[in-house]
This record gives sequence, structure tokens and C-alpha cells, in this order.
Amino acid sequence: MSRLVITSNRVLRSPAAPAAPGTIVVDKASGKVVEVLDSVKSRQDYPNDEVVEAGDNVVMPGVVDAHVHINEPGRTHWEGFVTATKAAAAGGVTTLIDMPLNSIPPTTTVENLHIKTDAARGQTFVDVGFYGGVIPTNVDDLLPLVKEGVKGFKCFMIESGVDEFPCVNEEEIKAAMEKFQETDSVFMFHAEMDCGDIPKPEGMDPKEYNTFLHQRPQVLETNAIRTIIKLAKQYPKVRCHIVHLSAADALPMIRQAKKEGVRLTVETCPHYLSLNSEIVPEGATEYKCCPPIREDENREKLWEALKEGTIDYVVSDHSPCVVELKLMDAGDFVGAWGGIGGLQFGIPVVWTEARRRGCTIQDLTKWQSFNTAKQVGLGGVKGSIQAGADADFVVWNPEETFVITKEIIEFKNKVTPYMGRTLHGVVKETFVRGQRVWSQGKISSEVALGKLLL
Ligand SMILES: NC(=O)NC(NC(N)=O)C(=O)[O-]
Ligand SMILES: [Zn+2]
Ligand SMILES: [Zn+2]
Repeated sequence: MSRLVITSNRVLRSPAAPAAPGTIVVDKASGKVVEVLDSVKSRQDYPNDEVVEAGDNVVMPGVVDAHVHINEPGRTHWEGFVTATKAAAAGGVTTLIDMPLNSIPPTTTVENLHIKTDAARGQTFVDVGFYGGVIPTNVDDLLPLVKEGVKGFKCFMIESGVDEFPCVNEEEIKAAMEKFQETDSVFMFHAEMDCGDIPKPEGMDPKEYNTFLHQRPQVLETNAIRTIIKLAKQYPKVRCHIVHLSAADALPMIRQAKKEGVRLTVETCPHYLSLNSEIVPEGATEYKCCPPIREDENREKLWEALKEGTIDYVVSDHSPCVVELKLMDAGDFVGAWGGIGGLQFGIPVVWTEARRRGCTIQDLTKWQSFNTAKQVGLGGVKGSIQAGADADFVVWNPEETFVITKEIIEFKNKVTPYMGRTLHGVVKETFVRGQRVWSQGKISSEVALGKLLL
């Protein structure tokens, strides 16, 4: 059987049109979509092919999660390629892009990238791309990394949490921008910057979430974003990007910059859209990430910005660690590792909130597949269902609910702020380049057939 045929009453091809009945024909050898028909064909029409009848389940482009920390090699006990990409498959994520830090070595030189790709090869159940990192000492490594095919670069404007990945100052950022202006590579900023604004948590209880929130105020983000916009104007050829925006106070600045035509894109994450500081229980360090989850009122502003397009897309920022470093027994928000485990739950977490706000699955596919694919140079190949594109699909039921329990989590360390939650949106099957990798609650491909996107 050389072809795979998927039929559904709800095929969502791209954000441009609502879900409609359709039949998708895939050439298995190339893993590409051959054609998409406007009606639900019957099994009898394809006697020699593998036919999947999805019925009323939605078939949409696989999620492209453009911000994931896979900490292999070096911190593989935090997260590795096998577990992370199984979690991806379970969550309908068919492509993910790995962040340059937390693995040892970090992805800051070509040699280090090769160490990373050697660790990844043959270990991934979905397709994986890589970002490089910008640190104070690697300005001469940036263009060689671009040549190797990294999908962009991340830097920190505040300490990153790991020693191997120091933050950069304005001069170092400019030196990197000099290099990037000759390329189409995106320069991504962890946009928190301390201009003497971090208050000491003196006399405050480390078990209280507000103690941590107080230490990472919105002004850290507005400081950084003001600087990024200033630099983006000085280097108008460089594509700048703000990762994991949390502070709604920065939105007016971002709106204005976009209006002026500054090359700037912005992402936020499922946790900032679904959680809020008022509900974080005492000592619940699984909610700790940087920048922090803020007040409910802030969250509603992020939703408005996402709906209007000021925020371009949504990514997991899956950044787990071993359970011990979350200091869950002590419940210490100040000392705990900052980073949230959430890969696998991007669709249901965002969808559960989106449907309540009158958003559609077209919106979802724009935020989680179409725009993210475009951002990393994979537009037309990933992120939409059309002739010639990779046959990456998620088959899911937006109306059905499920409960998050430890047992269903595929990522390595079973720590997540979503534990116990009931969410809308059940992933039934995931296909990567025409191969079924996830089906009925388990991995369905024996071999890790993910491709490294370089
Ligand atoms: N070292 C990290 O992985 N940091 C990450 N941590 C978060 N988001 O809490 C990030 O993306 O900044
Ligand atoms: Zn970051
Ligand atoms: Zn991150």
C-alpha cells in the first residue's frame, strides 16, 4: 500500500478556511500530500490504499512547537529526545524546535550543534529542528551556525539559570545583530532585563507565590522590550522576536512598534493564557517559570493581544528539570528551578481557554501550526494541509474531555501545573510525513522516524 488516505467531516487545511468535509491523499514513500479533495470519499474508492476514516474528528495540520528545551546531552535526566518527542506525538505536535540551552554543551558553536544532533539522530518520533544560542563569547560562531541550518538564535538579557549560557549586554547584542543582518535568521530574546528593579524578598515567605512574583515584576519585561525595539530600529534588516511574553504592560509598546513596521514577532505560552497567579497554591513550584505567570487581569490582556495578532503565536516553552530541583517538598518558590513541563498539552490547554472566548479551531491552527511553521522557515512544508506539503496531521476531538494524570504523561519528569485538570480536546492520532506515530493512547511506530531539520 503506497498511499495513505484520510477522510473526515472536519478537515482543517489552514487558517484561511473553516473545517470542511475532505479526503487527504498521501504518497507514503515521499511523506507528502498528493491532493486534498472537497468531499468524504469512501473506502471503496481506494481499494489498494490504507484508508483512515476519521469521521467527525478534526484532521488538522500537526502542531509546530517552536520553543522546547530538550536537555540532551548533558542533562538528559531532565528531558531527552525519546521522551520529549513521544510527548510531542501524544500531543499532536509533529515538529518541534529545540532551544540552545540546558543541554551540555549548549548549542553555541558548530561543534556543539553536532554533539546535539549526534545525540538526537535516530531518537526522535517527530521532526526536530534546532536553534543556536548567542552568548558573550560566540559572535564568530553565529554565521557558521546559520550555514548549518539552525532555525534562529536565542539570547538572554538576564541570567538564564544555567552557567554555560550567560546573558548578553547591549553591546554584545549589537555585535550579534551585525552578523544577523546579512541573514534571514530570527534573533530571539528572553526579554527580562534588570535595571536595578529586582526587589529583595526580605521578610517574605518563599512558599508564597507572590514572593516570587514580586521578584519578577512586569518592569523587567518592559525594560527589555524597550531595548529590543530600540535595537530593532537600529538594525532594520534583523528579524527580532520576543519569546514567552507574560507582561501585558509591554503590549502598547509592541503594538506601536509593529504599526511602525519594526521587524518584530512575539510569542506567548499556554501557561500564561490558562493560569493566573491568584490560583497558584502555596508551595506549588510546578507553576514557577520565568517570566512568571501573572494576575488574571494580565492574562485577559494577553488573550486580546493574541486575538488581534499583536502576539503572533503560542509555543510550549517546555522547560522541565528533575523533580528534586523543583523543591516541591520545601515548596520554595525562590530556590526552585524555573520552567514548566507542558509539551503534550498545548492543544487542549489552549483550546479549553480559546473555545470559552469564542475562538475557533482555525485560530488554534494559526497560533500553533501555521504561524510557527512560517517563523522557522517551514511555511508551505509544515503548518498547513495542501498538495506538496509534508503529511503531518493531528486527528483530534475538540468536544471530548479528559483528565491529566501522571499515567498519561509521556515527558520524562511527570511534573506539570496542569495535573488533575479536565480539559477539552482529545488527540486520537498523530501522523508525521504520512506515518502514524501516535494512536489510541500510545506510540504506534516501533522506530523513531523523526527527521532532523537542518
Ligand atoms: N533555562 C531555561 O530553560 N529557561 C527557561 N525557563 C523558563 N521559561 O522558566 C526559559 O525559556 O527562559
Ligand atoms: Zn527564556
Ligand atoms: Zn524557554
